[in-house]
Amino acid sequence: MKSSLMHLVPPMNRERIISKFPKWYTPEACLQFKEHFHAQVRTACQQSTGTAGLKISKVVVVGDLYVGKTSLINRFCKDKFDRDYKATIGVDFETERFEIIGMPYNLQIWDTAGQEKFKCIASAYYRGAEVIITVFDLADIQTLDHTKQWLEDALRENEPDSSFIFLVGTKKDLVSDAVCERTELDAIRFAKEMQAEYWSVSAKTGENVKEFFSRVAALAFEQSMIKELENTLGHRAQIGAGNLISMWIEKYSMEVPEDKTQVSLSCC
Ligand SMILES: Nc1nc2c(ncn2[C@@H]2O[C@H](COP(=O)(O)OP(=O)(O)OP(=O)(O)O)[C@@H](O)[C@H]2O)c(=O)[nH]1
Ligand SMILES: [Mg+2]
Repeated sequence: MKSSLMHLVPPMNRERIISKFPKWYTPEACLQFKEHFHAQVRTACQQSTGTAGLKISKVVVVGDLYVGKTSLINRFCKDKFDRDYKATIGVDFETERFEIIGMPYNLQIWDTAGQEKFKCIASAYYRGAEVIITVFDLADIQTLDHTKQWLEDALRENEPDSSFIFLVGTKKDLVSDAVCERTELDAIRFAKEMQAEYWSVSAKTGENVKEFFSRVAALAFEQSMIKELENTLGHRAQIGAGNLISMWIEKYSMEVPEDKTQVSLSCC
């Protein structure tokens, strides 16, 4: 039964297979500078028998109406772009499959309505977001000003420090390089204040769209693996720029010499 069901699962899109940690857009507003998955996460993935259950992270996309939230999601999930505007009513979601360092992983991407009259419906879905993507239109600077309010609303429904935050400028194809660079300076300042990672993209041309979602997936995947290790195991260790996680170092120090363990824990 199990093997016959396996045939019903479509093959993994090669573009969704991530083996190296995807890079940031700009070092000026970037959540993490790491270039590799954390050593313990890699080890845990190599040792996984595949019976641990499918991991899934919730991503919520917010921002003013017409900024291009739906178009961004559709470009990534369906590789489609529609020039006609069809307002999102309430919410919608897409599930996108990945394989990250050998582990199956899903992003559940929630598209919310920017129109004021649908805001109360959409905000009911903000809870439990591992990733919040705040979107503005590079060709309409006012929409950047509103991103802080959108983020505040989304954060209110979530535990403090429980979500990765991204600030995304869309419609890059509509602005000149000079305008884009100027707007990015403002956007990067906003991103720093919001503790967000910044990206400029175009749903029309597809520029940076795959790279952006790969980055989202890798960061969310690694975070969920770290949380899982923290829950199943017990010992405290420090990773990267001050993130405290719990891990059972004894388990790994059986396989890795002690000095190497120290190096791997501080390398990412
Ligand atoms: N040129 C260009 N147009 C875009 C791009 N992204 C979106 N658009 C257009 O902008 C309009 C609004 O896009 P949507 O994706 O529907 O906007 P939205 O943010 O989902 O709007 P709501 O659902 O009302 O919140 C549509 O006409 C799109 O075709 C882009 O990257 N480039
Ligand atoms: Mg929409």
